[in-house]
Amino acid sequence: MPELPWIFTRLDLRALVDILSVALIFYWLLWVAQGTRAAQLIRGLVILLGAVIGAANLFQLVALNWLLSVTLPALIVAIPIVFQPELRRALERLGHTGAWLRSPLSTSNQEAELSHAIEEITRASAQLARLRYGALIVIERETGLQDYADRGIPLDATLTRQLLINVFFPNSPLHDGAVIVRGNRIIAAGCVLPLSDNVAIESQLGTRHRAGIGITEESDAVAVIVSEETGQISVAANGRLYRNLDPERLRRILRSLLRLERQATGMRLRERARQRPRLAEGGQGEQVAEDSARTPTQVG
Ligand SMILES: Nc1ncnc2c1ncn2[C@@H]1O[C@H](COP(=O)(O)OP(=O)(O)OP(=O)(O)O)[C@@H](O)[C@H]1O
Repeated sequence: MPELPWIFTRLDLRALVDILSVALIFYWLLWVAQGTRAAQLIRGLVILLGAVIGAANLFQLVALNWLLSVTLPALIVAIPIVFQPELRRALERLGHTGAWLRSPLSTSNQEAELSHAIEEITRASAQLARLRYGALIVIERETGLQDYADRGIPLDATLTRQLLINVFFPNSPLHDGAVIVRGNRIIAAGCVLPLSDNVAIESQLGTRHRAGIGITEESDAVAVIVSEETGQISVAANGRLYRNLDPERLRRILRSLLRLERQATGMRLRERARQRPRLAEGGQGEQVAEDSARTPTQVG
């Protein structure tokens, strides 16, 4: 029998767990970075380092090797600074234990509120798009957006589509800036958001879209953007833009991004399981419609 390469002779369970952990960390980091500014930076960094390290070793370039040995430690310090928003988002996602700790009652209340908010935002966006009123609606999730709300005009009003349309009515005192939604309430309007400096964003997209993407780079919020110029509806989440949505797709994307689709499907399945014995007794079968929890496709 041929002898195994030496590396396999040292492979035990502990080494496998070790390799798997490192692979999972890299997979998670790349997943978080995917489609964001960080992905381009990582690609650029890998190409640059690959070329420089390759050239230095291949041609035994002493000065380049010295430069590498001096700059690499500095690069390790620089990485958390350069990737600060992505790392913060990744750690925040990791720390979102709130959903597991909430009581079922408060969860179902929040779900009802969120469902109502999605419906109102969808209908308002459709109408705003028809009227060609520009709009920027930010839905707060786990990351608090109070800082941004404090810099806007406080409202604390029940979220209704009529109010949203009123806010974004051209030349109204509140139409400039973003509306921030928490649960089923509009907490503030006229909020100034951070602009994304992602170079991959199409140049014809202006500051409204950049602000919508920017806030989702800084937090786990979801932003709905209605273009004044084209009447197109877009959604930004995790630094990505999903463009040219019709109301039905907007509703689905929001439900999917805000995790309602999966919860709703889960609730329907649980309900179905509870009903099954009764249905079997009656000899009647009932089909429970299940929406597919499609992940939105990235367009921008
Ligand atoms: N930092 C910001 N935070 C919140 N809203 C902003 C910010 N910057 C700009 N806006 C909003 O965007 C509007 C300007 O939009 P602009 O035309 O530059 O962007 P756009 O992405 O091309 O949108 P549209 O397609 O609607 O024209 C401003 O009037 C303001 O309401």
